[in-house]
Amino acid sequence: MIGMSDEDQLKALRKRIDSLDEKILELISERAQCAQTVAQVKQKSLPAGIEPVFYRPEREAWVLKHIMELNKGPLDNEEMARLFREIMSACLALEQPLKVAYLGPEGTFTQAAAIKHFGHSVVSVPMAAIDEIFREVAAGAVQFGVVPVENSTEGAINHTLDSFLEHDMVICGEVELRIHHHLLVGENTKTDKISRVYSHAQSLAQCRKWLDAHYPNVERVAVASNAEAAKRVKGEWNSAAIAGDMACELYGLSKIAEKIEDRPDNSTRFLIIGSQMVPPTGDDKTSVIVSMRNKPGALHHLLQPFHNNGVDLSRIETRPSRSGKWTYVFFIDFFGHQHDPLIKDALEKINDESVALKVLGSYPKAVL
Ligand SMILES: C=C(O[C@@H]1C=C(C(=O)O)C=C[C@H]1O)C(=O)O
Repeated sequence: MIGMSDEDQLKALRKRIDSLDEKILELISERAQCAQTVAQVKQKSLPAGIEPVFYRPEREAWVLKHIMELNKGPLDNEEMARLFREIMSACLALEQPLKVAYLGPEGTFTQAAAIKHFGHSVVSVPMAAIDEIFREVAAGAVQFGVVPVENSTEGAINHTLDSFLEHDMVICGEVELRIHHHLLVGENTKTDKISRVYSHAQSLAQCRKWLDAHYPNVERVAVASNAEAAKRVKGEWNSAAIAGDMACELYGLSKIAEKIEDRPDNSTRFLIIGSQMVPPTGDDKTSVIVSMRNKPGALHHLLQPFHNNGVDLSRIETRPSRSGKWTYVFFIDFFGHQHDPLIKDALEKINDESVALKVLGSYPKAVL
């Protein structure tokens, strides 16, 4: 391109981009046709009236990982995987439009998690409470639900853990989301006149030190979600909301302070709940609930089989069981799939020792 004017160089490069786009278009269409044929094959082998399982989280995890392994740049792996996430989302929607319930209203981090996991081609349905998401999935009104389960700053989301005790639900995926909170106001609020700040209790807690330092005398009001907080301040005078980017955009608010979470690595883990068990991918996690008799050494007995079989635990959470005073249930997450022989063996031993053991599911470790 030596000797070419800038203008000519741009023209030539854009011509090349146009022709690459045409090829990409053709390839994406060919991929989509393949997915349509996959749908026919999935349907073919089943008796009439039985709905096939179109969504295959284990396959999607593999596709994303494969792309990240092959990627040579200049786009980084996550960026490339996000693009492929959307292509797969659109392909899957051709096979079957998925409906996913999340903790609403629109603009919550849970909605952001749903889109991060399934892509934009799913129909996402807001629910008012965590329990409603479980019920909606159990009733078959949606195929999947997305619920928050733990935050790196504030710990377990107890509503979610308790809902697992009440509903038979299979965990078929996890999503991790970096949580950035901003202080948001509507157009009627002057930044020096803020007398009240709304947010979800978890978000207020995640920004506690920042609020103490910058707005020590401002009233903190906990509401059902940070999207709800954003919605409220839109029409209110002299109040601010703590919420994320999606809620900020959705309600047309302005940011008066960005990334105000006390810990820069603040992140939340979400679970995908549904009714289908997921086959192994080689890089999986498993979640179980175990209830133990309250006798000395109970926890030690419970953990011993994991230790003996070299199973790597990633989380253990205790909740009071609802069925008897002073009995406890443990929520345990570990690496590996329930079909792995060593894990199967550990679970059998734990089953013998415990009052009850329930495997909530094995699922691919979050790829993105
Ligand atoms: C095409 C398939 O169906 C769905 C779409 C996928 C894709 O677009 O790559 C992957 C897994 C499934 O969720 C498949 O099962 O291979």
